[in-house]
Amino acid sequence: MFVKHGMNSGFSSLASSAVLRRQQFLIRSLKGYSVSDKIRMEAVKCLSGGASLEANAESVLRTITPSLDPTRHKGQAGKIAVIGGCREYTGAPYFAAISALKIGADLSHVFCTEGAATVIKSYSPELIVHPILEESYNISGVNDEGKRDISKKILSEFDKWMERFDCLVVGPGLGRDPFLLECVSKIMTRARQSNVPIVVDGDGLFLVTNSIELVSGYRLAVLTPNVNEYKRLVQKVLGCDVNDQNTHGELLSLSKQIGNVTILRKGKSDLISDGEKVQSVSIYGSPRRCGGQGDILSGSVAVFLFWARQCNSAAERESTISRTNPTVLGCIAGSALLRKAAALAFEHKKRSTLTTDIIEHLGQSLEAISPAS
Ligand SMILES: NC(=O)C1=CN([C@@H]2O[C@H](COP(=O)(O)OP(=O)(O)OC[C@H]3O[C@@H](n4cnc5c(N)ncnc54)[C@H](OP(=O)(O)O)[C@@H]3O)[C@@H](O)[C@H]2O)[C@@H](O)CC1
Ligand SMILES: Nc1ncnc2c1ncn2[C@@H]1O[C@H](COP(=O)(O)OP(=O)(O)OP(=O)(O)O)[C@@H](O)[C@H]1O
Ligand SMILES: [Mg+2]
Repeated sequence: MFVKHGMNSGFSSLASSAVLRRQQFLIRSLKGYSVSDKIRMEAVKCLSGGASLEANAESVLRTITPSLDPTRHKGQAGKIAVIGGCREYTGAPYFAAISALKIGADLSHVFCTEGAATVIKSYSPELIVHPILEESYNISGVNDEGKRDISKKILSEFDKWMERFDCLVVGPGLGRDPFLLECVSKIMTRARQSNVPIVVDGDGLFLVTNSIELVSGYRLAVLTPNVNEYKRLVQKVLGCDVNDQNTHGELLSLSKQIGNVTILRKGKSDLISDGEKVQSVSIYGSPRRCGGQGDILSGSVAVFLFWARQCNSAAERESTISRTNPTVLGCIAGSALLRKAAALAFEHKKRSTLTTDIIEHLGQSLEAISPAS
């Protein structure tokens, strides 16, 4: 379907259900017409069924990924902290934390319960694991005053580290224990006071959906809901069921309703919005839907978000990218790299592709786009 020059008024009637991924093709096809840039983008916007645009993910990855500069010291490439890991889950926090390192962060910490800490430490010596969180079953005999003291102690333990982190990832394998979640909500409030970016995933979304004030209006917050988590978020915040006939309008409203936090709605295409516009990443990854891929994503977004913020101070940002919110850039980069690594892993492992296989392909996938040397 081609758009003829000057058919401004016709664009809206053309707003068909063109698949997002054809946007790049449409932009190229418009090159044959003397259509101004602005009109061209309007055409693409209308033709793609809404105000969204397939992100130029490779360009974003190339722009925000720092070179391995020999003058930099340990820590400058990023210090990430994952808050998650409990009696039920130890894989998720590991996946998020190790993915951050594999992409290029220098240090990756995990704050979890004591039981989970022993297990996660056994997975990898690369991670710095802090056994500071507590679950109700472990302090059932303690009275309210004692619980308040424990909560204070957890907070002061975390406070010692807070300022050093470039981004937190709250939620992978966090579980839903009320006492633990109450402590984590206090940690999130502290992080917000210190202007530390927060990627909220997994059970962190369970917490935030029930206490939306924890992130509302915090522009350095990123929510990464899967299908279930997104459904719960829309029901709670917008008071309605998910409407797949208006995916972009709904995402824009949801972000605005939560004070323009950035939301990465995971799915066949990942949709990303900070309430200004919707961008999508539709790069084909793999048909495997094994558990843990969302954890890779949350750890990756944390690193890329930090790198995108660093880019602000560097002249190398391309003009189109410099106008984009670093939290949005972090989501585009994280989503694209995960998909590329998943495609590479699937090439080798097919039906038996696991999250650990995808993690092993993160470095190679980033190297192909932004060579280290
Ligand atoms: N290897 C690992 O360690 C991995 C660990 N993972 C970690 O698992 C956590 C949950 O993540 P997930 O993706 O299963 O959450 P999701 O799609 O909302 O739920 C699916 C269904 O299950 C149910 N449900 C979930 N938790 C429940 C609970 N505590 N108690 C009761 N019901 C619960 C849920 O019920 P509902 O919320 O609808 O009431 C929904 O119907 C999260 O922290 C994630 O990081 C994953 O990342 C994968 C790899
Ligand atoms: N239907 C799909 N087709 C292609 N890719 C998908 C599809 N659904 C999700 N993805 C990709 O997989 C990634 C993880 O999405 P998923 O919905 O599995 O997250 P999750 O449930 O939070 O994962 P986890 O098991 O780690 O909690 C997404 O970022 C997206 O890139
Ligand atoms: Mg998840």
